[in-house]
Amino acid sequence: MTQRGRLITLEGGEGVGKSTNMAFVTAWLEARGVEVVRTREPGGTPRGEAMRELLLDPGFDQPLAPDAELLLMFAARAQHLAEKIRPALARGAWVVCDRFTDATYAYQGGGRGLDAERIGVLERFVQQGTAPDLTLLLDMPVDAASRRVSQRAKAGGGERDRFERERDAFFIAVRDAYRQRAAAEPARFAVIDAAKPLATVQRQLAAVLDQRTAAWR
Ligand SMILES: Nc1ncnc2c1ncn2[C@@H]1O[C@H](COP(=O)(O)OP(=O)(O)O)[C@@H](O)[C@H]1O
Ligand SMILES: Cc1cn([C@H]2C[C@H](O)[C@@H](COP(=O)(O)OP(=O)(O)O)O2)c(=O)[nH]c1=O
Repeated sequence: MTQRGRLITLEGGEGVGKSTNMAFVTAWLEARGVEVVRTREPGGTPRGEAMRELLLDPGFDQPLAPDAELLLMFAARAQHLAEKIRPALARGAWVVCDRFTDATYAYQGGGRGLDAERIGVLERFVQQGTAPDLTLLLDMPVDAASRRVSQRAKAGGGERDRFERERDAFFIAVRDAYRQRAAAEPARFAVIDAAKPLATVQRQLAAVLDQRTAAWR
């Protein structure tokens, strides 16, 4: 299937502002006449959302085996690509996705310690060349991001999911893995300083979108 649209992904640890800035990114693109499909991972389709519940549910006695976690992430992604992402790209829409495979390298690779080579095997198998054109990495120190998550929970964000229950060392490893990926692929990644006030973060996002997407519009 020929790809005509663009795939833009939003990445970063917990509480860095991905959900908050999703609306800003999609509105910015729509204001420039682009058809936008907004979605997220794990999830994005009814079956993928069911897999997401299984992945985030903290209510089992036994831990989820890291390989099972990895395979479920890619199972949800395979459904997402088939049902939603590839059809949208084929008709020329731009897909903006809250997390994608960089999250797998960061969480299952950096956080859980799984070998990046094995993740790469699944990435090639599932994606068959479909990959983000631009990745916006919202980056900030883990302690400040955790404070935001705590405040969100107090404001009614519900109980902590299976990932949000991890310790700081896990999230520091996640952040390091994200930053290493961004450094290795500077043409695809844009690193945004997410610790700044929201208006400043959105100024950075607008500048990056303007610069990186001009040739595609
Ligand atoms: N730049 C910012 N400055 C201060 N608080 C922010 C900022 N961006 C987001 N927040 C707040 O931090 C919390 C986490 O943001 P959220 O968008 O839910 O993060 P994520 O989706 O990355 O986990 C929310 O309560 C949100 O209102
Ligand atoms: C897409 C993806 C997400 N995840 C994790 C990261 C998040 O903790 C969780 C759900 O994502 P999400 O709801 O986007 O997290 P947030 O709390 O920041 O809004 O799934 C992985 O571990 N691997 C992956 O490949």
